[in-house]
Amino acid sequence: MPIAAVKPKFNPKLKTTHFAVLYLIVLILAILLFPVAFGPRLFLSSLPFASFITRRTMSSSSPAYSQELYIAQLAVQRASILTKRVFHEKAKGTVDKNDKSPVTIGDFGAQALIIAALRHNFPDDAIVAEEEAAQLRTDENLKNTIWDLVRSTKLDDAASEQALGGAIKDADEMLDLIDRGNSPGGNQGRIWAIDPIDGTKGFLRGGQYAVCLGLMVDGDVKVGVLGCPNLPVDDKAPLTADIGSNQTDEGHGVLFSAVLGQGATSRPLTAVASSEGRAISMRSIPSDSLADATFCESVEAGHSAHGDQASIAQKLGITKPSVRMDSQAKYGSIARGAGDIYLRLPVKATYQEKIWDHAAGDLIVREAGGQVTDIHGNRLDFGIGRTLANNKGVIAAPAASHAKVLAAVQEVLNAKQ
Ligand SMILES: Nc1ncnc2c1ncn2[C@@H]1O[C@H](COP(=O)(O)OS(=O)(=O)O)[C@@H](OP(=O)(O)O)[C@H]1O
Ligand SMILES: [Mg+2]
Ligand SMILES: [Mg+2]
Ligand SMILES: [Mg+2]
Repeated sequence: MPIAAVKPKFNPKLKTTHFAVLYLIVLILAILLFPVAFGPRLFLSSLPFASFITRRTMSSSSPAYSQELYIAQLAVQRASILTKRVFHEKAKGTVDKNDKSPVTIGDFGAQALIIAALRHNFPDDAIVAEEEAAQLRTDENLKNTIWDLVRSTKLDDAASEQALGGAIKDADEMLDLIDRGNSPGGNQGRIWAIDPIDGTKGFLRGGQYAVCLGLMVDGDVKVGVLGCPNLPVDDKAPLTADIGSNQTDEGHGVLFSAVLGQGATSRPLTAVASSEGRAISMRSIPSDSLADATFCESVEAGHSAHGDQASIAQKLGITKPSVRMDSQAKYGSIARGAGDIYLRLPVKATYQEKIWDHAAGDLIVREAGGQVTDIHGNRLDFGIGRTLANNKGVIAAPAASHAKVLAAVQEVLNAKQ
């Protein structure tokens, strides 16, 4: 039979085309079904700029307040860079406030950068911040010095800088941002509390200071972040009084964070955004063996009653001298077990503690296994305005020994009356 007369059973060219079409269909189906099968996070993580996209878009499946924590950590990191630049590069530009306490170009600049980041990410949130721009509006030189710092301070990582909203437009916008921290506070809705430099006197001395940011929702602190540029990175480093050192930056700079119900962490202040923090916890010291405890207090005798605090320590059988350090670095230090107790007994009956001096530290200590109350044993009430008007003094201690510390505080104070 002639070959041409045989009818081929199939056309090989046609078969190749069929396979190609089938292959394409399977490929398209696989791409479409991949996110369903393996979860949207895994799918997005395969794309460029993955970490940025997942953080921005997947908050519904993330732990509560993960986006707020992420932005707060970046904002504190960026503001801390500014404060370090002020310390190393600039005259501090100290001005006296009405209450005679100092404020520097670092305080104003750090506040502007943090508020810019919050306004970009959470435009509807209220903000209570320590500083205001009034003095800068009448002092062109001061304003321009701060603007120069603010516009040139950025995070190294471009995606993180982008997440904070990038640059502020001009010096006038910077002033307006600083004044956005004028909320009266209260117990309704979302309110951020900012202390751009806590322990300004410590900062000026080259000692401890902290960049502090907390988020309150209906008066309850949900997120707390503390940047402590002069504390050792090492959580195990012994607690030493650091009231004006000539230390190098090497091995220093720590970022403490906490979210209500999710524990507390620390990580190097220079760590990249995606790095996980190390879980921290207070030392557990049984209440009957406080002799070995370390207690810390303010450097400034005008901020807490050193004499009363010494009597309390003596009553508790504490043998070591107190460690004096400025700022909320005290809260961070006891939260990671470097110290044990923080006493802040009032010097003047009329002084009202400010919410920005305590919001982040209060949460970080409680999430690390501590308890924080005033001298009457009441929890700090962040929901009544810009001050802790319902409280007097602060006592922070491991939960198991707080009652014993509180009893000693009350004995000493009652004996004075
Ligand atoms: N009279 C009085 N009593 C209690 N607290 C006061 C008082 N005056 C000021 N302040 C606030 O103290 C903040 C400084 O924190 P510390 O006291 O922990 O640091 S220090 O060691 O005393 O420098 C300090 O915070 P910054 O102004 O941010 O440094 C003040 O808000
Ligand atoms: Mg101040
Ligand atoms: Mg302060
Ligand atoms: Mg301050």
